[in-house]
Amino acid sequence: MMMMGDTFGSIGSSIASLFFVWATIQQIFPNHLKIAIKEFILSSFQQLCFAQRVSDHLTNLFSPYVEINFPESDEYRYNHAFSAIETYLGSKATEKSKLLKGSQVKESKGLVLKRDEKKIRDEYKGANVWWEIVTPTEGERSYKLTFHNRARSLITESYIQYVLEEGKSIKAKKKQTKLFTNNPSSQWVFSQNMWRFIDFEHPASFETLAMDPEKKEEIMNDLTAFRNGKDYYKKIGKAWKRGYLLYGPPGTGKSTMISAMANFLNYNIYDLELTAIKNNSELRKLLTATSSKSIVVIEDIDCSVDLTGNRIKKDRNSMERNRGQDKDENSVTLSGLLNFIDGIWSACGQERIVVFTTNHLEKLDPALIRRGRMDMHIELSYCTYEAFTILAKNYLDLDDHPLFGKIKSLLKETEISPADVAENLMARNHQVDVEGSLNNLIKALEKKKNSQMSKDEKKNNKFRIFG
Ligand SMILES: Nc1ncnc2c1ncn2[C@@H]1O[C@H](COP(=O)(O)OP(=O)(O)OP(=O)(O)O)[C@@H](O)[C@H]1O
Ligand SMILES: [Mg+2]
Repeated sequence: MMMMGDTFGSIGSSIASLFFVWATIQQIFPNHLKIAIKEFILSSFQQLCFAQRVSDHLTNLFSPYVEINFPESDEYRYNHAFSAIETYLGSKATEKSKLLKGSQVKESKGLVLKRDEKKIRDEYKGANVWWEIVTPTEGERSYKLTFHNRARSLITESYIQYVLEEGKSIKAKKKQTKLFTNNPSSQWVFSQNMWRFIDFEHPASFETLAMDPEKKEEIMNDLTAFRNGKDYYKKIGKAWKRGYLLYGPPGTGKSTMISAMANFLNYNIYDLELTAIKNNSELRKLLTATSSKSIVVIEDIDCSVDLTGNRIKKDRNSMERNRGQDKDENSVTLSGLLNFIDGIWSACGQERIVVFTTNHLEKLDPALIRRGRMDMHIELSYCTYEAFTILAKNYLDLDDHPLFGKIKSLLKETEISPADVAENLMARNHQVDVEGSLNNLIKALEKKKNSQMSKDEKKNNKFRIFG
């Protein structure tokens, strides 16, 4: 490197001297001598350039350093290695760097600090490497990696792979998750415009989700195992997908759990509105257009036309025969959905989760929810005391209170959804009033208990009359 710098320096000073000599010659010598001298200078210059090329060649030949370039695009296609390197270098020790650049690309996001240096040194298993961003005035940018020849195999066989994987994983963590909703097919333009999306900014997390802590832990472990399961799924020869069925009464946290899942995994959500889909072929197109690392959600599947209920019971025999074939061309059918989960789904997508929610588990066709299709059935139940303590912590920042005992015994006898509990604990006009909120909850619980008791009494009387 030093050698190259010296050579360029000497060429610069040689050219300057040549110009000085030429100016002197112009003034002193007659024309024919000037021409002879000019030819002599030109031929010397050509020789010098040739010498320079030879010198460069020799420098490269004997330099102990190796260079690799990563251009921004390769034959008109974006080079993903470039962006992975950019992310990796951007994250490299911002705290150590003294030259930083601050930007806020979105008002809702914090200030982002990035290194603002052209050359960055990195170290890998004892070997030093230098990264440099090359930005020519014309043409594309590239990252230049320089390292000593003795570390050649370490860098080419392991370091570069490490940088690319790190870059991709940092990017995935920082990714802004999106919430997609399907457009009616009248708005589709060829294969475009099938989904519209907004940034997904729901604050739900497993931490704030009120449910049995052991169950919560089990779900989180299951999701983590799924996310890290690439090799496992490959080994067992199964598509990398997982199905969750969330069931329970209204207001028990099914939709909230989907948001918590998306935030936990950093996956996009595709909220599939089945009623806006005309037939199985549209369903197929929509699903093949979803990306990996995503959660496809069908809410209230029991209310989705043609999938459940009496019609299915009526048609079950013919359905058994026709499963796998899309007989009905004018509606979304159970067979279409099963095909998607088992067939097309497996072929077109990797790292995807499908979530169905329902208030009425008993209404669903067993074929839809059998294990293997819906791998985990999760019940979201009425509020238990454990769930209440999580809500009390979320809403009132409270770990314990003398009124907790009374609430505990009322919760044992009353069916109340976490949504109703949360409503009572919510601060009025942003003023937290612990006693007031807990008393409101007690009143609501007592009211519910009484109405449930009178309902039970009415039922018993009916049985007595008809019994
Ligand atoms: N388990 C829970 N933990 C924390 N908050 C909850 C829980 N369940 C309900 N909530 C609160 O109640 C609101 C409604 O809950 P959510 O929409 O998740 O219920 P759901 O089970 O999807 O109901 P539905 O069956 O009507 O769709 C949420 O915005 C949340 O604030
Ligand atoms: Mg819901």
